[in-house]
Amino acid sequence: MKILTADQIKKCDSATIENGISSINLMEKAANACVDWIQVNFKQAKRFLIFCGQGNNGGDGLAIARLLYEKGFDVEVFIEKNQMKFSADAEINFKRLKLIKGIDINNFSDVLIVNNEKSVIVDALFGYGLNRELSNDFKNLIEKLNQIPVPKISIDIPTGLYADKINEEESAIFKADFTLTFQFYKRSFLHPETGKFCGKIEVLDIDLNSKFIDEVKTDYFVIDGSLIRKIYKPREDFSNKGSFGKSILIGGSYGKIGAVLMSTLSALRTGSGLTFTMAPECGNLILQSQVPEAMFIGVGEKYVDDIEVQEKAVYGIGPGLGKEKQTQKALFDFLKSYQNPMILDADALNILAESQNLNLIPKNSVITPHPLEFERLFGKTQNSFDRIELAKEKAEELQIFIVLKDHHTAVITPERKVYYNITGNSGMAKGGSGDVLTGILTSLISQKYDIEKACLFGVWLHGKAGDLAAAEFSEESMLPTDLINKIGEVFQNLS
Ligand SMILES: NC(=O)C1=CN([C@@H]2O[C@H](COP(=O)(O)OP(=O)(O)OC[C@H]3O[C@@H](n4cnc5c(N)ncnc54)[C@H](O)[C@@H]3O)[C@@H](O)[C@H]2O)[C@@H](O)CC1
Ligand SMILES: Nc1ncnc2c1ncn2[C@@H]1O[C@H](COP(=O)(O)OP(=O)(O)O)[C@@H](O)[C@H]1O
Ligand SMILES: [K+]
Repeated sequence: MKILTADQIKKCDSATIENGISSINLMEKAANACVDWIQVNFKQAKRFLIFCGQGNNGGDGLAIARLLYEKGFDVEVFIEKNQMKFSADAEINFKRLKLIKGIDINNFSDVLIVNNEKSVIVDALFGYGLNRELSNDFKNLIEKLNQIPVPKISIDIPTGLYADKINEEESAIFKADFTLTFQFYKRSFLHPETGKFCGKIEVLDIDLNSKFIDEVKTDYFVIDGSLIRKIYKPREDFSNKGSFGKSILIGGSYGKIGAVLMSTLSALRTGSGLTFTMAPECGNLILQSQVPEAMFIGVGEKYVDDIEVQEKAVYGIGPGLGKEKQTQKALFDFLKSYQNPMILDADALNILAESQNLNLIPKNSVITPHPLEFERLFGKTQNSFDRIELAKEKAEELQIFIVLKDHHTAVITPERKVYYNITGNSGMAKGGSGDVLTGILTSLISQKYDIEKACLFGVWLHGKAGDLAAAEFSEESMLPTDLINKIGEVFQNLS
């Protein structure tokens, strides 16, 4: 799914209106989509307190108020009565609303004397039209609303957030439990500093102009199920183990054998035909007994001191590797003699960061840093939006894929495209989850998935398996090894 800027969404709305539907009917459609969702998800609610601005986001709120009232809910509307300069469509909806006797229209300042029991607050103050920080009056209102302990729904965007950039300050942003957004994810939903205000996101389809959406140029995308279904390649019947590639996982050191073990197991569970673990001898017994399907290649006693070059293999290097001098030398010697794309993670990245010898990374390789590893490699940035911009520069300069791990992991391609992943959960915030991803990516690339597609499929699959593990064991209790055991279920659901 494409992600558009506020400007592009406005153009998309206009293209939709030019091609048939009137703007007031489009607003009605948007409002109906919200009300349909609210009816299903807030059956028990008694009363909706709907806060409406003066632009089209407010217009949505006024229409939602009328439609909810018609469905039998109690509704109270809050507006700025002293300064009514509605947009054309909001004005029409305000007039329609005034004809209904049962809806109280209050001033923003009346909010404290409202009976809030069994109420739901709906925020339709500002949407993607926000183009400057809020005035103090709005800041005060939002701070007040944020304190009221009732469920909160934002229409299109939590008020105070921009669609596509970071705020100067976080103090005055509506804190939603649910955001009902139209047609597209907005970039701000996907970054930690801003996304935490959105709650659960529901993307409602309001049939915006598909030709415009197909043709509009953007660098930003969300990885969704339909994209994955196009990428996924079912296994051929007429095949053998040689058909599904050779994955070599390199890592482990005394006390950190589990990391490379989990990568190995993940590579197998993702379908690798032949799987090897290159690790120090101290891991031999553990690996052979825990993962008998994998072959062990001993390289060193307590840490990796050599890396063997093998033909026609895909290497995933780093989990549990450590940074011993000999290990560093082994990595550099290997990178100097081997030029095929590989996956570099964890300590392999930390070693490279310390040497700043990033040009040794073969073209089209995949690196999988978490934000701190990214900073070690490429330097500090002010915020996560700037981090993505720096990642775009570096992916292009080094001609590599950067899988920037986070709550919404981003895959950044050498062509500067950015794909955000929306599967996964905080149960994955445990040591070991990253090692699993390295195994998955190594396995997909060894099975000859195109590298960009492998990255998109890999991060999605990793998160999806994490979601299944959380559903069974809870986010608190699920382990990275539970996630590995759910990879199969994700494939079953795909085929
Ligand atoms: N026909 C359409 O264009 C549709 C628009 N929709 C709704 O319309 C919204 C966008 O509407 P608008 O473009 O009217 O914008 P908003 O309703 O988000 O904002 C209203 C206006 O407020 C002004 N403003 C911006 N920042 C401000 C600030 N800090 N303090 C005071 N005023 C400020 C701007 O001039 C802006 O246009 C979407 O988020 C969505 O909810 C939906 O109804 C779907 C169809
Ligand atoms: N809160 C979260 N929501 C979704 N995914 C998460 C969350 N926390 C961690 N993850 C995922 O778990 C993995 C953690 O990787 P990393 O930090 O390298 O851990 P490790 O120490 O196991 O290598 C990443 O793929 C990341 O996207
Ligand atoms: K809003």
